[in-house]
Amino acid sequence: MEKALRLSEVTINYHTQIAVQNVSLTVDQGEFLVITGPNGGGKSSLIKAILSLIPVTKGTIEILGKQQSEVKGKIGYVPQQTHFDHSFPITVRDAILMGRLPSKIGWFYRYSQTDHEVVNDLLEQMNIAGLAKRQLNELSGGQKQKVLIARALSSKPEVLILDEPTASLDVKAKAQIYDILKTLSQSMTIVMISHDEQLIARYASTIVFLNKEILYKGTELPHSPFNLGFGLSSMEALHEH
Ligand SMILES: Nc1ncnc2c1ncn2[C@@H]1O[C@H](COP(=O)(O)OP(=O)(O)OP(=O)(O)O)[C@@H](O)[C@H]1O
Repeated sequence: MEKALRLSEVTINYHTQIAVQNVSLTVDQGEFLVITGPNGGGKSSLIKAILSLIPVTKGTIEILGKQQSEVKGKIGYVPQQTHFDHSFPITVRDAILMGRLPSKIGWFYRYSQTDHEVVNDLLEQMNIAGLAKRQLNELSGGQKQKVLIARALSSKPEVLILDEPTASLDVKAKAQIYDILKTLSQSMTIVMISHDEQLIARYASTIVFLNKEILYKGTELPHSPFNLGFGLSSMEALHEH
């Protein structure tokens, strides 16, 4: 089976600033990979490069055994909520429908019956059918996150990439997002940036600590020999339980 992702010796620079250095990483299909690490460690840069939003300075990225340009639509992306324009007036249904838009469209695009059916299914699946006509900017953080996940799923991707999906959510909303991620992980590859130790401990099949380079890759939260300089004492406390 093709790897979901294959990163070979990827380096990402912003002018003279090195954000990611010589990262090689493969992700199997069906894996639930969490990338964690200190602020400024290059996590967002790495996923932006996977999504072709920024170029790599060196190295290559393959998705499902193909070049990135050949797999548009096979990758869904849930951005950090803070990067989302909350003032933009749009209903929940339209926000999800927009995820169905092909990458190249003319001036007029008419959504098909299938587009509407896919959106209806996702509204049900995320348990937000009752919110379909509401404005996105009126919703709670947890509700908004469900809409962003539905939107990312609307192109029927095989790989879902999420940037801190539980950051700044309350306990109840976090639990709902955990459940959604657990269900999704049974049918797709998930790559997620997160500092949420509970989420990492419960669901990650592989954990990568990134600080420009990969400092750790494994299936368990690491113990102290790794000088990761990031939340280690709380990680250890969690690990002992
Ligand atoms: N557009 C940019 N221009 C210049 N430098 C950038 C740009 N984006 C990120 N950087 C730098 O690249 C490095 C890695 O940043 P990046 O946002 O990828 O880290 P991160 O691990 O996602 O951080 P955080 O956890 O704080 O979101 C940092 O030193 C950052 O200042």
